[in-house]
Amino acid sequence: MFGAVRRFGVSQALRASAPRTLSSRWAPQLLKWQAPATRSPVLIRSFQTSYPALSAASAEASEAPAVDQELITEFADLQTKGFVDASIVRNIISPDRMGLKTMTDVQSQSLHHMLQGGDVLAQAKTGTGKTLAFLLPTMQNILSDPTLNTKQDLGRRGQPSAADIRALIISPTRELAEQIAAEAMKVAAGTGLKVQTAVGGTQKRLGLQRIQRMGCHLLVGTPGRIKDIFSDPSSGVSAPRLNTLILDEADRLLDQGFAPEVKLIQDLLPDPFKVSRQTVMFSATVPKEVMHMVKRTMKPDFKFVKTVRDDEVPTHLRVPQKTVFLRGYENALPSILELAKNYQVKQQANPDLRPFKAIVYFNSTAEVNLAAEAFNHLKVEPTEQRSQNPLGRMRLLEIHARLSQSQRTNSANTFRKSSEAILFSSDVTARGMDFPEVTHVIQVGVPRDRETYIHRLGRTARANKTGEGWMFLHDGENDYFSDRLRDLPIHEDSQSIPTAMADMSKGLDNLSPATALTISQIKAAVQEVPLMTRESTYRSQLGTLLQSFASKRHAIRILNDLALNGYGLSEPPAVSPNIARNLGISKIPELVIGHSQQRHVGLGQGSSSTDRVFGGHRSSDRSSGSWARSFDRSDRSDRSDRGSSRGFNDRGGMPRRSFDRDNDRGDRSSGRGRSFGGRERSSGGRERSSGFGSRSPF
Ligand SMILES: Nc1ncnc2c1ncn2[C@@H]1O[C@H](COP(=O)(O)OP(=O)(O)OP(=O)(O)O)[C@@H](O)[C@H]1O
Repeated sequence: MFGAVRRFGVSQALRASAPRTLSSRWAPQLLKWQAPATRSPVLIRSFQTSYPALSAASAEASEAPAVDQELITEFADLQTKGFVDASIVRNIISPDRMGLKTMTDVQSQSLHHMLQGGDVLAQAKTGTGKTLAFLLPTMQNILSDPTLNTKQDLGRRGQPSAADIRALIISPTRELAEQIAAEAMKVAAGTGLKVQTAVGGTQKRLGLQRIQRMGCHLLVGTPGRIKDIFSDPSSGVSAPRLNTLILDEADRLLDQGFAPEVKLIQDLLPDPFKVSRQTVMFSATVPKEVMHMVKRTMKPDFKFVKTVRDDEVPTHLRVPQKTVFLRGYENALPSILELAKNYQVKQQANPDLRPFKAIVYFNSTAEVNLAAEAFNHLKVEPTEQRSQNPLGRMRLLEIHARLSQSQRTNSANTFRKSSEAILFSSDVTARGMDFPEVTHVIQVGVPRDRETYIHRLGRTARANKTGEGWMFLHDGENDYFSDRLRDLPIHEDSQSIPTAMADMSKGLDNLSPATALTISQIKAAVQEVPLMTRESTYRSQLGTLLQSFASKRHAIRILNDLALNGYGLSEPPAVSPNIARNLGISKIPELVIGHSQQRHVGLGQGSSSTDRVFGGHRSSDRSSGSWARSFDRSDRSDRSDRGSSRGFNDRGGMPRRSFDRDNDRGDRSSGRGRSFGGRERSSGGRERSSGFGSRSPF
């Protein structure tokens, strides 16, 4: 039977005969696929002209009665029934290759329609195999294209060319694009299909040469680089016969950051009325931007596949999640270290526990960099020059936009392969990245929105594994945070991490030996981080923290505490007058305002500022260049994370996202005594105002 499918190619035959109306042209083999439902709780619906039923503002699909259909759910059956090439199936099921047996819901539900060349919008929870769901039918469809030079034809027709691109996958991050391409190569092994990547941060010229030399059937890339390639007539790469366009993480791709580039790419592709095109979007949510794109680009008979079952608990409700309140942000790194050490002790006592493998998310690349550098300088005995890291042989890695693409790829691959590791990360890995066996996702600071929190958390407990979510927040971020994550099963943990509440401004004498050791290890390690890095991290956190606290003055006090007690600086770093003005913080007395080699104390202390040349500590700076340059650099990097952080822009402009937290409402308390919903308490107290019971979920 397979021969027949190969000869006539199901999707190809469908495309050739009815490029815009596919449903009536199903191949006989596929008609046999209809039959009794075995997975009825899954909602699947084909919207004819009824897609407005998908509320534009809603991420939920309309409830629809389950359609009775027999779905092929075993990968092996795809070959025996002749739907998919034997090599592809072998690559998927062989124990020494991908080793998969049964399809996930999103795979079985979308495969059917995609193999016919139909448009699909699929919504499924994280970690459910969406990548293979679109790769498998896409690879099969390309392979079925009789005009292509694949394995079977190579001898006869020669190499594929750069103009042979039949499918394009756009992904929001470079790491995800590379991960998708790596999986595509596994699926395509031995078929002759050529998979290529086009991601930013790599040498464009070399990438183009590779595509020209080896040819390309499936191109996976990030919006900017793909736009560059297709808009440049001299690139030598084109897709005049492109049949499939896939937007992975469509909700992210179509948000403000990428939407213009994605639209431009679509305009650069062949006219879908001349060259039949299948449009596919996979998305965790269906916001209005995705619906606009659906309406603009998909055929009326597109299929909406939603594989969130009524009886299924989504990852973010299933994974145990804890939040630990910090006395100050200076307590974050010691708390992470304590968490890792505690787990190592537990794991040594219980070999059934998986080794500690954590991703630690921060809101700016500067913090990621500082944390990774500090952890790599940890010593068992803080006073020793050279010593073993207290975490033993745990791999300590970082990934963010300030690294070169090869460093990012290297970090991702090393982390993927490591059994015991910490990956300090910006949001470049928050979506879609599939790292096996991640035991902990740790988030430091308030994530920029609820979706970010959920996507980050989705890096653990994947493929039916267990995992834990931890969040380290400043004591004062409760109100802001609890508003957004109220319904999630996040429990406050005030017991496990005593270091979180230690007063880092004081000596270690009153602390338990374990806490004192952890803090002294971190303090010593942070001192090894170049001074300029610590100072620029302070500046990059300014934009973030101003949005997390109701009071700007309060945010600056917290940041100053971090500078002195966490970063080991003798005084808070100066911020340029321009930036201070744009952020509306010029008058805050605690802010140090200055120009490169000069600074003055905030205008709130009198406009006749005292200009002072930076003290001797600057001469110990191991990096060169002025702080102003360092600020600009780190901020640009943050921007290239495409919204992964909330730093302010490179002209010292306002933060990219404004949370309207401009007044000093929360400034009723000073020092460590704060007001929470009208209740005054000290930092040591655990009393919570309504909306946040001390032991109850948010
Ligand atoms: N049918 C299957 N059976 C078992 N494991 C699978 C199956 N399909 C995919 N996987 C594995 O599940 C993991 C998650 O897959 P994938 O990364 O595609 O998920 P995802 O839905 O794209 O997640 P995210 O929403 O985070 O992007 C991968 O390790 C993948 O190899």
